[in-house]
Amino acid sequence: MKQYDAIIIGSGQAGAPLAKKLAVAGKKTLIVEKRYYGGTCINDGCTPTKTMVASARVAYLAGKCNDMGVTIKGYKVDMRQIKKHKDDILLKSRNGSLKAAQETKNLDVLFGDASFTGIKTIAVQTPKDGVQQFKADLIFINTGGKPIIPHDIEGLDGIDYLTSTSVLELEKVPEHLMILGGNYIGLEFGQMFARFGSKVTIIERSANILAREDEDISAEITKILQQENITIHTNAKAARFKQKEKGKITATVKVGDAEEKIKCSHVLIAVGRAPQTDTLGLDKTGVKTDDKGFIQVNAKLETNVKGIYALGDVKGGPAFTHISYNDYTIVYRNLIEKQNLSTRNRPVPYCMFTDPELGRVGITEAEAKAQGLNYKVATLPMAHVARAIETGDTRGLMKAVVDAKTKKILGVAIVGTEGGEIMSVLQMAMEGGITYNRIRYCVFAHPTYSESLNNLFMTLED
Ligand SMILES: Cc1cc2nc3c(=O)[nH]c(=O)nc-3n(C[C@H](O)[C@H](O)[C@H](O)COP(=O)(O)OP(=O)(O)OC[C@H]3O[C@@H](n4cnc5c(N)ncnc54)[C@H](O)[C@@H]3O)c2cc1C
Ligand SMILES: NC(=O)c1ccc[n+]([C@@H]2O[C@H](COP(=O)([O-])OP(=O)(O)OC[C@H]3O[C@@H](n4cnc5c(N)ncnc54)[C@H](O)[C@@H]3O)[C@@H](O)[C@H]2O)c1
Repeated sequence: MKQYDAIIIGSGQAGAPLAKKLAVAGKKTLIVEKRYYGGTCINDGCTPTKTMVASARVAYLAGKCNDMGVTIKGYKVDMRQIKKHKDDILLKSRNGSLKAAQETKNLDVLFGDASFTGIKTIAVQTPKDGVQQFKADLIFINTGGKPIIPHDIEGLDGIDYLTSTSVLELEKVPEHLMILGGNYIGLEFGQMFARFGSKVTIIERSANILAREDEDISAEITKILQQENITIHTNAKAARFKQKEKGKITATVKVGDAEEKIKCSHVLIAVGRAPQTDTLGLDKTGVKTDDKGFIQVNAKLETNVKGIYALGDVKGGPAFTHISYNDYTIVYRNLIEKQNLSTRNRPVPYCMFTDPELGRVGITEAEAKAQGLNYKVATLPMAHVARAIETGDTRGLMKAVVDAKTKKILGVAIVGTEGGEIMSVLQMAMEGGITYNRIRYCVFAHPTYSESLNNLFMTLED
């Protein structure tokens, strides 16, 4: 059995950079990956989806450009070219990070499926060389998540449903795409395919899409998606599926008390993600999980077994690339630089890449209310933002929740073009303790979106 100083299982957004840094710091390191180097973000998540969202925006703008005084004779969506463009970009990323890892001294990259055989020992089932055994005092689990499939829906297993991974391989635009789930994945793909030319129906079981956001934010995104002819059913449940032949699916959907039959060509399942822990053999090492299989960790990301850490989506909580990456920096700096960092109180910004985007950080108005805080809310429609008017897209709104007494910003939601960037400006203010009454009179360049933060906070009375 070969011994390493550190073993990393999974080459996600924490595992891949951690492996390199540990090796450079002099630790003999092994990283094991069962599929593609770089994990979900590069291969099935952020990179491919944001590349395709960009193609969809070009189609949207092509359809609208006459209003702006530019006439084009007509345009066509070429799904094969969109897929190729996306594949070229993700392959560059995947191959680049793999090459960098393979060229790192002290770091071995092994492709295969890893599972525990004892407390600090693993077996890797490799495609060519059978099973190999390894041990290390330090083990880092970064195995990420996979789409949840609700097998309890009658007939679902009998149809050719799509997941967020397989939908990326389509070479033809679906005629009618039904999507189960109205959160980030469902909404980003829903708008994307509507812009490529699909009829899109979204089925969300909660009372609103984006159920964790304030109702006015959810309502704004609903309005924007409906303007693009997307049908949204909330309080809705798919009860049954039947497929006559490929591309001819009938869904029976319960909307409130009524039952409706909807014919569609494709079904995308976007109802959440489950941790990849079921085949890890965690019982052999004693690492504890919660009832959904997420690995339990402390604020330093260590499991109940000393020396075994879990990073990224597999530990539950906010599932974003930047959180997984931040997990790596915490673990690395604690172990190698002997710092005392934790995940406690770190900000969790995020951005949903519909167009316009939703940029979010901090608490919502509903959370401020539930916590009994003394708060005020500032809102500004994008229709009052000079930059938005000039660029011809006034969809959305800016919203900030502030502490009435300290004047600190508690939370932000920006629905608008560059919503993620505007949110990041306010995130920096939150991190630096800059109060809203200062931002109200800050000099920002004209005409930027951020300039309108003056007006956003002018709406508050002191
Ligand atoms: C469609 C989609 C779009 C997204 N868009 C965004 C976005 O815009 N912004 C954002 O911040 N986040 C986005 N996310 C979420 C983001 O991709 C994840 O939060 C991020 O990739 C973090 O993943 P991770 O580091 O936990 O592990 P992952 O990146 O999931 O990597 C885990 C790796 O472990 C490997 N593995 C698993 N089990 C084993 C095993 N037993 N042996 C060996 N290897 C194993 C897997 O093959 C995988 O490569 C998106 C996700 C999806 C699905
Ligand atoms: N821009 C981004 O940062 C981005 C983009 C895509 C994905 N992600 C990450 O990927 C993860 C998964 O995203 P997701 O949207 O699949 O999951 P999610 O858990 O965020 O949302 C799932 C949605 O499906 C609904 N739902 C559950 N069961 C249902 C059913 N049977 N029928 C209809 N609706 C049902 C839920 O109410 C919820 O609204 C998220 O945690 C997110 O962090 C992030």
